[in-house]
Amino acid sequence: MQVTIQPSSISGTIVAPASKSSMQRACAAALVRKGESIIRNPGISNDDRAALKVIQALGATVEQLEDGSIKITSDGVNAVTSEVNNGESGLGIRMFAPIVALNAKEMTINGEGSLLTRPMDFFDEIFPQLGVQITSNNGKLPLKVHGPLQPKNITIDGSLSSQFLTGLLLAYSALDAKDVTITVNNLKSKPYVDLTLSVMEQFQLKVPRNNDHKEFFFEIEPVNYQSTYIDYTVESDWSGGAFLLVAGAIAGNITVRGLDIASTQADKAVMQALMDCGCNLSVQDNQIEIGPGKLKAFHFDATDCPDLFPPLAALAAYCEGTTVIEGVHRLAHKESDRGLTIQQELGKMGLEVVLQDNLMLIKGGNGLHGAHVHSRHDHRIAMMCAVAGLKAEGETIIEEAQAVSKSYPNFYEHIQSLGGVVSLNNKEAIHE
Ligand SMILES: O=C(O)C1=C[C@@H](OP(=O)(O)O)[C@@H](O)[C@H](O)C1
Ligand SMILES: C=C(OP(=O)(O)O)C(=O)O
Repeated sequence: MQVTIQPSSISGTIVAPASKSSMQRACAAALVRKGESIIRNPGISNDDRAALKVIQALGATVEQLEDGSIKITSDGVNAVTSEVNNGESGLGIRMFAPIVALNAKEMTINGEGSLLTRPMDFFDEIFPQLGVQITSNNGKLPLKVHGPLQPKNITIDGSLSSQFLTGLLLAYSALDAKDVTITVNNLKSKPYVDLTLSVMEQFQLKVPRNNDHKEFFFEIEPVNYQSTYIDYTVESDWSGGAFLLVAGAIAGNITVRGLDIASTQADKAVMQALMDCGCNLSVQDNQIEIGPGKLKAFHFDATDCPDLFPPLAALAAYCEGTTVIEGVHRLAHKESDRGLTIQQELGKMGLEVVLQDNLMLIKGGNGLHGAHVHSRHDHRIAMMCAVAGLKAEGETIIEEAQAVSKSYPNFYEHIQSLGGVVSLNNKEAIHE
């Protein structure tokens, strides 16, 4: 699918989409917890849809309610198939693999697209220590696992991704682990673990004591379920919202609704960069008004919020001077090798991006020109190019633009509703 973006001024109000990080965690929590859960504001992205399929394969029932919410009923993990497919979701596979391994039978865990090339060797090392037999495809998918997983004191490496820890925390909690510690070295993306703990708490699961993101201790006391019924509202998404905010900062005056400033989501840190770059910003209860100002380069550490690189690179392109973003090493194993794909795709639009070890230097303020770019099958690269194209000279054509469906299927419609001149040559490809 091809999308064409014309330079446009945007205005109006938009509600940020549902967070796939919040939605997928809610699905996992509703599965491991026995009883009924109502999920309000459910996400509709491909990653969210994959999570709903996984929990059904693991024994939960999912019912669409008339008011748009979803009811999940679960009796705990009890697989009804021998294979689960996580689509393209990195969080999905890494969070659900330990939950799949709670089953006492052999299960195949698979995925699609870019997920097939992302590293999963963590499980080769960790699962045998927890009593789970595993065969992987040289550290990649598919995985064959044979549980049941037994919670034990364990030390893991958190430097590649926080997602493995998220999965272990949920699996230990499902087993009501007692007097057991998960020790983590060098944890990155820490706020994502805070989000996991926050969702676990809201689902009244057993929540471990967090000792400075280094040790997660499950107490000896058994979990005390207070109710059999959970009512959870999926948070609005700071990661997708960051693209809307950047669009406002460079191409218009808009209001973004729904983003919770008190959220534990990592990507609310975008607010710091927006404050530093000099755009017009006003934060009120549940809504952010944003518009261009005299934009200047900024310095930002994205080590713990790596998904902000693409929107911040688009922002930095229009900021006078050299912006420095730290944390490039975190980008190598996302849907694309994102440091490189940011450099290459924005390079086609005339931007100089230098990768210097762990730093990204963006030489902004000279204007961009429209170009023929490619999503590289990475949703955040597609959204980055679209937002950058709103202020470029001439039109920007994005190939394989349907990649946005992974996290934000309505992205182009939302930009259109703000007055962005966007044409889609095959709209159906997005909602397939
Ligand atoms: O837990 C999550 O919801 C996520 C964690 C982050 O991954 P890493 O922990 O691998 O950095 C982030 O990049 C990803 O988009 C979503
Ligand atoms: C890397 C991402 O997601 P995941 O790791 O869950 O596939 C992302 O959404 O940018």
